[in-house]
Amino acid sequence: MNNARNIAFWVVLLLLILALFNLFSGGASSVSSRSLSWSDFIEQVDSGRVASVTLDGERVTIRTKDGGTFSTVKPGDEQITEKLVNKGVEVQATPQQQSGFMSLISLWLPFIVLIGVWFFFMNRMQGGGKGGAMGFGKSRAKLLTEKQGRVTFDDVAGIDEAKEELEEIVEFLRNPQKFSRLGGKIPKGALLVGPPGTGKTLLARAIAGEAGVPFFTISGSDFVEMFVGVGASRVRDMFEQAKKNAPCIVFIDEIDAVGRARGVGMGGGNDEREQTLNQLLVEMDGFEANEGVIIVAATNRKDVLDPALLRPGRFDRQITVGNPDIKGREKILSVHARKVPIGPDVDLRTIARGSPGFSGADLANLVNEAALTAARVGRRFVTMADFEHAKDKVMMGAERRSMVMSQEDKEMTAYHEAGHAIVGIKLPKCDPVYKATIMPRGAALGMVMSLPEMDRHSWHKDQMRDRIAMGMAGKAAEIKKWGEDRVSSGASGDIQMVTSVARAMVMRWGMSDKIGNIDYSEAASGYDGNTGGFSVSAETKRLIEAEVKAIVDEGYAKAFQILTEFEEEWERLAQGLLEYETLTGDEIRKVMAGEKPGDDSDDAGQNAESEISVAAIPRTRSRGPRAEAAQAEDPEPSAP
Ligand SMILES: Nc1ncnc2c1ncn2[C@@H]1O[C@H](COP(=O)(O)OP(=O)(O)OP(=O)(O)O)[C@@H](O)[C@H]1O
Ligand SMILES: [Zn+2]
Repeated sequence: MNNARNIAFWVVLLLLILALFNLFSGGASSVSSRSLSWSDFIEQVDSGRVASVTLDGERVTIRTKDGGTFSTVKPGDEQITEKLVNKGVEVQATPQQQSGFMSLISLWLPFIVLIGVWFFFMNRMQGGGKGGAMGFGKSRAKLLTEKQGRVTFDDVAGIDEAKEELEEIVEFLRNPQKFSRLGGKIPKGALLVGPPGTGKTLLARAIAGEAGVPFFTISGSDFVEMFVGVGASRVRDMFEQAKKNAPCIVFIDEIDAVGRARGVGMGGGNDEREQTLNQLLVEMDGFEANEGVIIVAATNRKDVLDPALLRPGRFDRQITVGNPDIKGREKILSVHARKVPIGPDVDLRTIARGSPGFSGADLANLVNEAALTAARVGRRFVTMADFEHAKDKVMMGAERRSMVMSQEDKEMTAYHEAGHAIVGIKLPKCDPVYKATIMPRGAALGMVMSLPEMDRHSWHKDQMRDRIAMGMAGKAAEIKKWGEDRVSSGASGDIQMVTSVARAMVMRWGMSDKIGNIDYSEAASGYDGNTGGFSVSAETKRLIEAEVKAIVDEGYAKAFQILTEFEEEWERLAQGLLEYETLTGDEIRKVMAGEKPGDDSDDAGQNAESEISVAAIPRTRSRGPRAEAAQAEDPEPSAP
């Protein structure tokens, strides 16, 4: 289609040029004429046989009385015109010109450019040549058919919670009538949130595969076009197409490309993108949930999305797809290992253990690399050594990501987190520990530990003290195990939390005898609107600081003491974390007692903190993986 158009364009252009070239450079010379020497020409003139002469610069065209046409070139003879006139020859002259071709160009260039531009835009508007002559705003949604390979939930491993949540949508697509008859409300849209390569696209395809419905895929960036209005009409078209094929799944990858919050763009916003987004919102409101079209969108930046997209009736179902834990990794490996011949010595569990922080895509890549390595040396199946080799390769590629931890980091995190857990368990006033993990995550829970939350819970002094001790346990553990010099920045989140609790105790809640029941928090923050100019003396400030520090120091000392007293259990727990990465409360107790944890730790709380964790991304990113891992664990014991 496109090609035919292009060829037609060039043919037309070529013909045009040829025609015009002929017209201009043509004239006299195009009439077949014999050439004549100048002296012969003069002789002809003298003998009176010449009827007319046309002068075109140096070219002279002669028409004789008997109808012949000749041409010659004029030497610098200036008197010739006079002579011809005297002889009664009709003399014509054409204006002096550059060569025919040059004149053609200078005359016709603007038109040619115009025509070219017109053709160019016609082509662009075609939208990749899909559908129809004037396919201006045709959506670019691609229909993936069974031929491209049916994907089912069996192909997606290690993200069971996400699968479970999507099960309902599959049910609905299989039998829409059943649901609408019961008046059940089915979400119109589901938003898959998670880091790259965690299988979001795969999951969306699996929904369609499981339900046996068509699957349309489009990328958010396909909507963003240079012409205002094109994106919006593409959205309209996409929904039309989807409705015709209902029940079906429409998958919008990278929805953040269109779905960014409106009015925050540079230079006063982006009209085209906003129009497109508005159209998307309108369309999502416009169709009924029971029409059988489910929009699944994916993003790894939920924080930049326009809040309007997340309102009920649009993408009201949000599913976090995280990086897999050790068991998830083993399952993903086995899914991909099905496709290659695996040698008898390969232990997928060991590989899974050695690849912390790998995403599903990394693991798929790992299996592929291993197979390539084996093929390169001419083996007929893939051995453990091939996997080891491939792992290094993939890891080196993946190292830039904050997700992948070195063995050293992993160990330090294990002892750090085990420290928190032990102290949390041993201190009577701490809430029960229900999970510990050293799984690095793109997002962390740490930010839940804010003061307002504590206010609401109405904590008591002894609880606070124990909480601070538990908070300091991570750093105490690092120091106890590796000494002062090796302590990492991973405790920064803990320190932040501990400081704000201790401050509040002293400055707001009257929990320090030396400071008493005076609220210094507003004065200290420089705000005196309500205290009527009340300010804190330098002496009181010093006192407050000393008190805050004393409370934190006391907590640290308590943590250190508990770690010393229960060193063996702490050690066992740290080793257990290194092996299993994620342990539930019961498992923690088992591991501390030296038993093996049961095998039901499956996916412990993998997606439990979806909401909070996303909100916390911006503040934890800069601290690196260690901090994130530490953070992820911290607040849970206090937030049942
Ligand atoms: N949970 C998983 N189970 C099995 N394979 C997986 C899983 N996650 C990822 N993969 C593999 O990684 C490939 C890439 O995953 P996919 O494109 O679905 O990730 P994504 O989350 O959509 O990534 P992106 O955000 O970069 O688009 C898949 O085709 C699959 O081979
Ligand atoms: Zn910590």
